[in-house]
Amino acid sequence: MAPASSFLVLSGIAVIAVALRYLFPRRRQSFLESKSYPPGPKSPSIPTLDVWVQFQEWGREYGDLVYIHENNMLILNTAQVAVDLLERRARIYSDRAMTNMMKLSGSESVFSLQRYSDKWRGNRKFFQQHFRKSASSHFYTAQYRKTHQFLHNLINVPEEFMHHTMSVGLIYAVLYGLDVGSEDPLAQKAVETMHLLAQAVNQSFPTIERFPWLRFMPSWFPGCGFQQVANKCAQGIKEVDTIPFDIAVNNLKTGKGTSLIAELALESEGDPINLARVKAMGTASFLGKTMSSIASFLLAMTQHPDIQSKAQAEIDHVIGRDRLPTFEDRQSLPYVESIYREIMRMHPPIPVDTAHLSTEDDFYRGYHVPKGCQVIANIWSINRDPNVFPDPDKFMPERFLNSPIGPFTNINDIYAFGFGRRVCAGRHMADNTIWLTVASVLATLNLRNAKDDAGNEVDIPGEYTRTFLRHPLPYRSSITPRDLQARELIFATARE
Ligand code: HEM
Repeated sequence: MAPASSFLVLSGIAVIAVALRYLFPRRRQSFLESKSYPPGPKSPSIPTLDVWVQFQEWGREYGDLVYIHENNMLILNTAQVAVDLLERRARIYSDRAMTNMMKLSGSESVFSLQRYSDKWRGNRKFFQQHFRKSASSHFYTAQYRKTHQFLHNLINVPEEFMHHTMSVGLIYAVLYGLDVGSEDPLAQKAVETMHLLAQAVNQSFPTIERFPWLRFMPSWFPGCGFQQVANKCAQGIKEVDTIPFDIAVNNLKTGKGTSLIAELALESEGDPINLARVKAMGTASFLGKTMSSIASFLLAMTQHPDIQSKAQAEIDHVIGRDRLPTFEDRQSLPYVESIYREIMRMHPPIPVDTAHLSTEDDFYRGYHVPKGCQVIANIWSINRDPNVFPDPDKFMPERFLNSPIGPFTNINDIYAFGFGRRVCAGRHMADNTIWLTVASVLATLNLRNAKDDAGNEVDIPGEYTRTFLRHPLPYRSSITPRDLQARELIFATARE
């Protein structure tokens, strides 16, 4: 072919290609991209124990994004992809899945599990008004009181340190003005309901998903085993919502004491929507996440007495020995802050974030993310990304201390609190509670390995529970006041 005619033919092809692309851009794009889901294992079995470790391994094999076709599930293994999707594209990644089992178990009234809807928006806005950063100081009195009580419990009955469920008590003190100990039926009901709810959300009950009419059958009917869990859970949620609420309102009306919930309930009298929002605050946080972080801190300090001593030296230098730390001291204690940050990094209470459901088809990094996909940030591997945290399995507070920007970065950098519009709504309160406990324990107590009868140090396996809420397994530790002065300080502040 002559050069001129071949030029004409090539130009013609180019023009047609451009025209086709111009005329059918969407069809062409979706045709190509719908074919390319992110990579992932084929028909894998998803483990119920340490699922975050399996997700991390898949991340090493397949990359930042791991898609499981059978479950329409996308696992996010680095902060970059979690921020890109859950924060930058929050408009389409903020819904939650609501299965038949969850509905039967009463999940629709649990704010953190609600669909991305006007009801959720109303609850979130209402909750934020009272739990945003600038409102944090409202909780200081309760936080000091509960933290000081916690120190007292630790030296009074040190062998029961695992049971000093301070934060369950704290949330009841903050919200309802109630003093609830770990043996209190209210606290036990909250913990029991939390486990039932976790089963309803995380375990699969395929019969009720496939045959919704089974909910009308008696519980002995084949395939109706789900009913027992669902009924107990729904009843538990109702009780957790209403019993402390009623006591708090009654206390206010009879002049026995006031509380945040009681005051809000009184303001909302005659307004059933607001009243429901007030009640929903109760179940918002009844997962013992704060407690898990505090338990991880106690364990880490027992394992690392050198780090403990270094933090104690900082506290002694900045605060001295004749008072306990206060929130005003926080910015002056960078090493204590680094310990707190390292605990939240290495031991996120929920290593796998609550799934965000996508509400539209999306394309990201050349891959198709289908509508209705459960998008799960694997907080565990995000916090162990060696490119961000070198030597990630080592407990090393210095990584924050020596970072060019130092340890006092934005709370958004604590990935344990989740991402985007569904990020933990109680994080400022949780952050303050954990920090105050960390600083107060370090200021007054020594945590060491326990010794056996022969005087040998008892080994600490450092093991954790392996289901959705990660918590250290029981171990033996020696907890003693640093000296007589610290002991007196603990007794004096616990009496206040
Ligand atoms: C160490 C303590 C805590 C941790 C690690 C934690 C972590 C989380 C995480 C990972 C989520 C899901 C975020 C997402 O979907 O991306 C969440 C949601 C939530 N958390 Fe926390 N949380 C803690 C303490 C608390 C406390 C003390 C409260 C209440 C005072 C609270 C209230 C909530 C609420 C209301 C939601 C649901 C937010 C929504 O769906 O809009 N959390 N939390």
